[in-house]
Amino acid sequence: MIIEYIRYRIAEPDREAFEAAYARAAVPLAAAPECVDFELAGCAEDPGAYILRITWTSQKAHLEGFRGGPHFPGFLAEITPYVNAIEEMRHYRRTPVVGAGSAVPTLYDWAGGAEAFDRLTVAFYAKVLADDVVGPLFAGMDPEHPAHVALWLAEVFGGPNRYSTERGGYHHMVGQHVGKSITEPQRRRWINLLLDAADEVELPADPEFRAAFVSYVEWGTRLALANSQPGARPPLHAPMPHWGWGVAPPYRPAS
Ligand code: HEM
Repeated sequence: MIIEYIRYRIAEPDREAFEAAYARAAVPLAAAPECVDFELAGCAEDPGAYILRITWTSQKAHLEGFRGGPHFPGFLAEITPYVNAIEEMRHYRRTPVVGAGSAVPTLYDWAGGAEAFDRLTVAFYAKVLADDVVGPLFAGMDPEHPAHVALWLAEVFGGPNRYSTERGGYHHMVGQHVGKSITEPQRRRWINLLLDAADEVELPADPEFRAAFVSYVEWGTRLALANSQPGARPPLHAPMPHWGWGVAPPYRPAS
């Protein structure tokens, strides 16, 4: 991927029309398969300064694919009046320095931290052990199992990396499912019991949290089932999954 920055200087009377032109140009830009994402920002301290950032799949994809493709004419038609206002138009390579801030809480924090995941797994495995469909799979369960799975879930949802440092991480977890021959009814029951436990211990019930939570559980249980089948050879070394809010970050009414 490559990032193109285009800096503009727009005189005061033209700014409204400039932003409106880019709102229209955004339509063909968004339709271009060479474009990953884009953002036009106006300078708060210097209102005439604008920066357009476009992430392209590659420099070649931009210069040859997009410029030679069907979406370019419509894009160009909107922005042509502002070409003379360009102060810089260059491609920048990415560096490893990238990250997200903490303005949005992790699912771990939103759930209530380590104590919430402990409460959840204690309630959950009590139900599991008493259940006729999944119970037999856990007949020889280590009494520390709920605490271990709590560490796993906490780490996946953005908490401390204790499962990785204290329990062997992904490698250990995946080995626990190998050969278990989990069936689809057992997978579905596992989910149902976990969601019952989430209600029982009063994990946050807001739609955004529960949607993200269920999304992980749906993903993870499908992998667990596949990895547990006879002859399955899951990768034994893979990165720890990290789950976030997805497309629906937490709803926080404006104060
Ligand atoms: C999101 C889905 C799942 C996650 C995150 C998960 C997590 C884990 C973890 C972390 C362990 C190892 C715990 C340790 O370090 O001691 C484990 C073990 C195990 N899991 Fe899962 N699991 C999932 C789905 C399932 C499903 C669907 C089943 C069966 C219906 C299942 C059955 C088992 C069993 C039987 C063990 C071994 C328990 C023991 O004997 O101590 N898991 N799981």
